[in-house]
Amino acid sequence: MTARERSYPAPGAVHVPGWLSPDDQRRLVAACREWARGPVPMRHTRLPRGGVMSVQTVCLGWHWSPYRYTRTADDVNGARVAALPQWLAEWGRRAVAEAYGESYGDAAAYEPDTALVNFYGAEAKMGLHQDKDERADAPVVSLSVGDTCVFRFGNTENRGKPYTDLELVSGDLFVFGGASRYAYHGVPKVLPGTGDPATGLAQGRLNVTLRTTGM
Ligand SMILES: O=C(O)CCC(=O)C(=O)O
Ligand SMILES: [Fe+2]
Repeated sequence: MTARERSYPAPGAVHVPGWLSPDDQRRLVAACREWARGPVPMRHTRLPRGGVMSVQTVCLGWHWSPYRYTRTADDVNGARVAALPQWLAEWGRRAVAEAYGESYGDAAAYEPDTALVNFYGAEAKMGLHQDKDERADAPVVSLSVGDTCVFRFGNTENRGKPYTDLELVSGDLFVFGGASRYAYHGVPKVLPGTGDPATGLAQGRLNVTLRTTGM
C-alpha cells in the first residue's frame, strides 16, 4: 500500500489524510454519541417533497433543515440545539491553519458557529449538492471517522464533470473554501466494514462539517 498523501482536488480544496489521531477519533465518536441523544435527537432529515435523507443528522450551534438554519429544531422536537463546543471550533481553526498554511489570511479568526454531524449506515449516500445555506463564505471543515467512503468533489457550476472521486478514510480532514467553497460534492457510497472498531464506532461512518453561518 502506498502512503496516502495530501491532495488538492480543486483550487481551495484540500484533502489531508490521517489528520485526526486515534485518540481524537475516539473523542469525536464519544462526543457524537452524546450529541445523537439530544436535546435534539439524531434523525433522518425530511425533505420538502416528502422523501427522507438516508443519512442521519444532528446539528450543533444552529439547526440545519432544508434549506435554512434556525436555533430550534422545529422539524424534530422543537428543542434548541446543543452548543458548538469550543474544543471543536478550535479543531476547526487548527484544520484551516494546517490545510492552507500561509496562504490563508488569519486561521486564528476562523470561527465556525455550527456543525452538522452525519451518520452513514452501510446503505447511506449523499447526493451531489452545494453547501450554500450559510451567509458567510468561510471554509467548510470536514472530519471523517469510521468506514471509508467515496467522496466526490466537483466544480461550482453543475453536478457534472470535472469532479474528483477520492476516499475519505477514518481520521481524514477535508477543507473546502475560496474558489471551491460552493463546489458540488457528495458521498456516492460507503465501504462497509472498513472502519476500525477501536474508534468506538463498530459500524458506519461519521462525518462532522464545521461551518460559519454568518447569522
Ligand atoms: O459526509 C461527507 O463527507 C459530506 C457531508 C456533506 O457534504 C454535508 O453534510 O453537507
Ligand atoms: Fe455538503
